[in-house]
This record gives sequence, C-alpha cells and structure tokens, in this order.
Amino acid sequence: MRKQHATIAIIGAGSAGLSAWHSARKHTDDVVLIEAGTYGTTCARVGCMPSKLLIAAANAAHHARNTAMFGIHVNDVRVDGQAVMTRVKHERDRFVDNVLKSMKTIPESQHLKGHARFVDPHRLAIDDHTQLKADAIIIATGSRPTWPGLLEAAGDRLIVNDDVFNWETLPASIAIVGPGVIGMELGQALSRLGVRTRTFGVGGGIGPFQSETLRELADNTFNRELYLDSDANLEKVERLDNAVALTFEERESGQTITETFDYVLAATGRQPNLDHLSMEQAGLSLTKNGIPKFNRFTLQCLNATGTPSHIFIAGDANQSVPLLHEAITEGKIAGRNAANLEDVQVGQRNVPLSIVFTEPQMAIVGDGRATLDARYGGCDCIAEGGVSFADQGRALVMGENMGHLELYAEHGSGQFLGAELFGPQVEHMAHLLAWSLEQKLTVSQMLAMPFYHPVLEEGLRSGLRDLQANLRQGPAITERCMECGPGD
Ligand SMILES: Cc1cc2nc3c(=O)[nH]c(=O)nc-3n(C[C@H](O)[C@H](O)[C@H](O)COP(=O)(O)OP(=O)(O)OC[C@H]3O[C@@H](n4cnc5c(N)ncnc54)[C@H](O)[C@@H]3O)c2cc1C
Ligand SMILES: NC(=O)c1ccc[n+]([C@@H]2O[C@H](COP(=O)([O-])OP(=O)(O)OC[C@H]3O[C@@H](n4cnc5c(N)ncnc54)[C@H](O)[C@@H]3O)[C@@H](O)[C@H]2O)c1
Repeated sequence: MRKQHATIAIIGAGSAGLSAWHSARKHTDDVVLIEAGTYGTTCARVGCMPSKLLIAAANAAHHARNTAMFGIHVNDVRVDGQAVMTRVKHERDRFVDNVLKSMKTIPESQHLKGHARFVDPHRLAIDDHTQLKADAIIIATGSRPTWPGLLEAAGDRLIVNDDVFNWETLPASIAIVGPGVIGMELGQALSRLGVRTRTFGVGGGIGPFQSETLRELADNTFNRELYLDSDANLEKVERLDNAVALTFEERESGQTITETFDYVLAATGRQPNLDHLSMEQAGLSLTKNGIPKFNRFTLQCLNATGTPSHIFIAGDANQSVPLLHEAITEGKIAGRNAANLEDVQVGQRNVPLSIVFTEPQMAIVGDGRATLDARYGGCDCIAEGGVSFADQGRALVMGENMGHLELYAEHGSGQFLGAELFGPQVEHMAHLLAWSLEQKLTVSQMLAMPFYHPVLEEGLRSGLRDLQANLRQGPAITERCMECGPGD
C-alpha cells in the first residue's frame, strides 16, 4: 500500500465534496479528493436535474391534453417514451459534462479513485492501494435510497431513482412506494407520461407537508389525476415471471386486490453513506443511528472524548438538510474550517427552504406548522393566515386555480416565521418568503412591498393580509381587496 500525506482529505466528490475542495483550496494547495464511484454528482446524474427533465416532459404532455378549457382542441397527444428518455439523458449528460469539465481544474495529483474508510482518526485506506494520512478530513459521502424489507420480494423489479434515469423507454406500469418528495415528483411525472401508476404511503404524509389542512388538500388534489393512498395497507409484494404483483387494500372500494406492475419504485427515504466507512475507527461521538454528532454552523464533528474533532461532515452524509444548496453551503464552511483548525468559525446558514416540483408545487419556508408548535409549546404565540388559490385571479386565468397557502407569524412582534405552500408555481413565492424571513421582516413590512397586477403573488398578498388581521396589529381585512385590482 502506497503511503501519502495531505493537509486535508475530502471523502466524496459530490456537490458537498467539490464545494469543500474549492473552499479549502483558498487556504492550502494540499487537498486530496477521494471518490469511490462515478464522477458527476448525484444532483446532475440521478437527482435534481434528470428528475426535473422528466417532469418537464410530463408537464408538456399534461398541458397539451388539457387545453379544451381555453377552447383549444389538440388531438392525439402521443408520448414517445423512447424520445422522452433520450432527451432526459441527453440534457442530463450535458449537466454531468459541466461538472466533469469543472473538475478538470482539480490537478490529477489531488484526486484519488477508490473507496475510503477510516483506519484511525487521521488515516484513511483507499481500496487496498493507498493509505492517506491527513491533518483534517471532510466526510462528504452523500446518501443512498433505503426501503422496507417487504419490497425485497420484488427482486430485480425493485428499482430506485437512479434506475429510472437509465431507462431506454418508459414502462407501461409502476407502483411507487413512498409519497415523499421523490415519490410525488416522479410518480406524478410518470403518470402524466401515460405510465399506469399507484402510489402507496404510510401515516398520511404527502411531500414535505406538516399541516393537516394541506395534507388533506394535497391528497384530494393529486387523487384527481392519479391513484395515491398516503396511508395504504400494502400487504404483499411478489416477483412474477415478467412483473411484480402487489396485494393491497384499494382506497375507494376497501377491497383487497392484487395488481401487477412492471416495477416497484422505492421512494421511502435515503440513508447516509457512512456504514462502509469504518466510522468506529474515527474516534467520533456517534448518534444512535451512527451519524457523527456535529455542529451545523461549523460542520465540525465531536470526538468521543467530547472535544472538537479534526473531522468535518457536509451534505447528505450528515442527514441534516439533504438539499443541494445546503450541501454546497456546508461544503464551503467545512472546507474553510478544515483548513483552519486553530480558528474554526461559524458559517452563515440560510433559513429552511424546500420546494417540490409537482403541479401544484409544494413548498415549506422557515418552519412548518408542527415544528412551530413544538418550538412555541402551544403558548398561543403563533398567528396563522391563509389563502385559497381556488379563485385567485391569475391562477384562474391560467386554469391552475388549485391550492392553499398557510402563513405563520409571531404574535406581538408580528415577525414572519414560516409558511407551507401548495399552489401554482409557488417556487417563486417560496423564494420571496425565504428572503423576507432572512431579512426578519414583519408581516406589515412584507405587505408594504410592491405587488404587480395580475400575478400569482397577489394571492400571497391576500394570505399576508389575512395573517396581518389575525395578528390584530393592522387594519381589519375586507371581504375582497378591491383597491388591489380584480382577482387578488
Ligand atoms: C431524485 C432526486 C431528486 C432531487 N432533487 C433535488 C432538487 O430538486 N433540489 C435539491 O435541492 N435537492 C434535490 N435532491 C437532493 C440533492 O441531490 C442532494 O442533496 C445532493 O446531491 C447531495 O450532495 P452530496 O455532495 O451530499 O452527495 P453526492 O453528490 O451523492 O456525493 C457523494 C459522493 O461520495 C461518494 N462516496 C460515498 N462513499 C464514499 C467512500 N467511502 N469513499 C469515497 N467516495 C465515497 C459517492 O460516490 C458520491 O459521488 C434530489 C435527490 C434525488 C435523489
Ligand atoms: N425537490 C427537491 O428538493 C427534492 C427532490 C427529490 C429529493 N429531494 C431530497 O431527497 C430526500 C429524500 O427523498 P425521499 O422522497 O426518498 O424521502 P422523503 O423522506 O421525502 O419521503 C419518504 C416517504 O416514504 C414514506 N415511507 C417510509 N416508509 C414507508 C413504507 N414502509 N411504506 C410506504 N411509505 C413509506 C414516508 O412516509 C415519506 O412519505 C428528500 O428529503 C429531499 O431532501 C429533494
């Protein structure tokens, strides 16, 4: 085994690892990046980007089929599964190429190919070819899908998101287990592309929603176009010759039926890639799930002795906020701190922001209802306001008048705290709200901002007005805001 030394070793060349590399390189040239798998990042290869490409194709088909309300008649909308997948993969490869091109800035001598594991707190074995000793180490190993044992019976018909983006064409049918973020995005997209789908969940959760009102509305809304049972009784999974059979209690009829599908997609959550790292050799204090205890502002892990470690953890590997922009922020902070062990600093973290690219979109800004209730302990400190998109002006114009916003603020201070959003293109409102939260704006300050007419954000203004009324700090709300223009 070759022996090598580096000031900083980064395990994983995904989004967090690459961000950490660039950040650390501002302080030292001696940084080594270790990658076990394929370069190109989860986001570009099998995550954010190919999923949004599939969704874009699906929405094109869906909107083409739903023009009649405008008096426009489109005949024979045909989905060419092979062409859909060709575009998804072609554009996906472009995103991957961009990552690979940017990786060319990393000198050959600074990346090592192979699977890293801890030998002791400062030493890593890379496969069986290199032993790397480092002053500081950043764990940026990402995550992978996990699924309940029941699904194992599907054998090679059990697939995960990675498999979808390798398809040559679309299958005829698929069962989706897990109506979380991945299950809802891919499930709706495949259904809109003409694939027969059924989606099964447990406990009633849909996407990221904590609010019961929004869960119920999402359940009703999605069930208008696809089969979704968010609290399903999935009894049996069986591999047949050319298919997989699922036995379940059908939602409407209550009957137990068996239906066959080409595949079953596990979208039941992800687990951090820490189990093959020999973490027990790293000398760290671990949670009961085997995740190193760490400080989310410095990304520094805690030694088993209770002292700060020279090991940092960033991105999906720490399971804190498994989102792309957070992985990049965390990599940046970890890279800076790993290079300055004597002067570890607190990095700036953004307010929580999560968006699900279904139609209607789902989003959470700041804290959701349940988190706020837990934080404020039922002290009646939270005011809630809301607005339905069922008759919002611009949404009606576009024929996308579905959804509801729930907005929360603190009684007394009037400070905006968070929101759960379900509606057309709420990705944009979610950003406005996240920026307002970053600025610690009060509801009345937010209402003093300009709102153009006629835009979807006028719906947000109605929700904020309702919130303001419930804060009992401003003018009483009128039935309709006519000075705002028609259809606010
Ligand atoms: C289907 C899907 C859709 C998504 N959509 C979105 C979205 O729209 N918006 C959003 O913000 N987020 C989205 N995400 C989440 C986002 O992709 C992740 O949060 C982000 O990619 C995590 O980056 P990372 O660097 O932590 O992990 P990764 O990019 O997975 O990098 C980890 C790297 O570590 C390597 N590795 C693991 N173990 C070892 C080892 N022992 N030795 C060496 N190398 C190792 C892996 O091979 C991998 O290359 C999506 C995820 C999925 C799966
Ligand atoms: N748009 C985005 O930003 C985006 C898109 C995709 C993924 N992601 C990231 O990837 C992460 C992982 O996504 P995910 O969808 O795998 O996880 P998730 O936690 O969002 O959803 C998992 C779902 O599976 C359900 N579930 C768990 N066990 C089950 C069982 N036995 N039977 C049926 N259902 C079961 C859960 O109730 C939940 O609804 C997300 O948390 C998110 O951070 C983000």
